[in-house]
Amino acid sequence: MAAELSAGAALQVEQTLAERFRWLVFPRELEARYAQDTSRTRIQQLRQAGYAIAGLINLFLVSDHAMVPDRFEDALWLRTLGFTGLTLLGLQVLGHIHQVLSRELFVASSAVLASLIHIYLCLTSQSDNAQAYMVGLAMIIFYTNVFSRMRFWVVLALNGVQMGLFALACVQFPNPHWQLLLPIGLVLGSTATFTAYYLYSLEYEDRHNYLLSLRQRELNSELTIANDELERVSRTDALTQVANRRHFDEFFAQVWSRAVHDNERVSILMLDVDHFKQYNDRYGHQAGDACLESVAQALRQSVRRPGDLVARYGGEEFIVLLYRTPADQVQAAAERVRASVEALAVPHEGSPLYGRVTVSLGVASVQAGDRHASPQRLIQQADQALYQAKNRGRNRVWPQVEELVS
Ligand SMILES: Nc1nc2c(ncn2[C@@H]2O[C@H](COP(=O)(O)OP(=O)(O)OP(=O)(O)O)[C@@H](O)[C@H]2O)c(=O)[nH]1
Repeated sequence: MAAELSAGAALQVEQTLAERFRWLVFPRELEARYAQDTSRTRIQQLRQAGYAIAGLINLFLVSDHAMVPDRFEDALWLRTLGFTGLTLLGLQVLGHIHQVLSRELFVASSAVLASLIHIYLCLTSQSDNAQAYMVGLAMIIFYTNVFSRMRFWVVLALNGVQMGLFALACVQFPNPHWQLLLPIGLVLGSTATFTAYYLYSLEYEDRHNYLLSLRQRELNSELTIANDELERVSRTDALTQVANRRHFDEFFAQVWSRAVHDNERVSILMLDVDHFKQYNDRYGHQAGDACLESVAQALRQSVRRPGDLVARYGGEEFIVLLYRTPADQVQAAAERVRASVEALAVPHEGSPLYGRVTVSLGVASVQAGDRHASPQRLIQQADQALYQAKNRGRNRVWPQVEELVS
């Protein structure tokens, strides 16, 4: 199937379904898409029909022998070598004709050829049955209409040509037997009408199903987008747009099992805004929210390596997971985060420290393969380290690098 529908095309599908398409034509863009999407199946159908018709036309040889025995030798050449040979050859070319109309005209012309051969045999035969044998055209019309599944309008035109050839042939007989030829004409006409009606219904249904499948595809893709968005929202903290606690827990569990398997280093930065209560008290809760957003943004910009994760751990507390990062670089990342928040220079007059918003960070790091290591222990260590950072004056990272590496 082709690419996704544009909004305009989706609307067109709905309109076409609502308005019906009694003339079996879609608006241009949709028609082109229909032709493209059904092209492979159509070629297959035409091929199968081609083989079937080529075989069936040879069955005429039996009736040729009975009805126009004087032309049997010609019939043999024309039907086998002529028609069958050309049809089989044409079927090889069919797959290379990309335009639907050209492809169907190609098939229609082979039906005209079959009709011409039949008419030729009747016209040139001296047999008494020659005129009656014109009824054979009904079979040709029937075969091509039913098997080839060409589009309705092409078939209608083809049948028109075949009826015209019949009429022309009738007047070519030296002594036309109208009591016979007229009913034969009626048989041909009704065969064409009924089979064309059948084709109309088939094509209508086919087009209708196609539109429904497009609509279904559109609904599915909208559903996928909505699900993706839902999934993203369920993983994201609404205020700060970093990962939420739930996503952090899931992600941490996955990273941990991978890290244990590969004995990789996993590190945690636990981070808390200093004197945030005073900030809220002084500037109000909304300003507090805006402050948390700025801190989260600074965090996102400082920790960007793929595989790392920044999350809001709760309240004014954030957590950063660093995977496969050497201990000294963990320390550097923590320091970078601290400095980036300080550099925001968000005024915090209530803070007894620096007059601006700052953060304290507790760092913990471990080789996951270590016998004593566990994810809970790592978080606990980071939490304790944060407590130390607060106790030792805030706006700092704890522990310092030497202790972290040891
Ligand atoms: N505006 C805002 N405030 C929050 C949010 N979540 C938690 N807080 C506030 O953050 C403050 C945290 O205060 P404390 O835990 O006492 O800590 P602190 O004032 O930051 O002091 P230290 O951590 O010791 O530096 C509380 O006043 C909470 O109401 C939030 O989503 N928005």
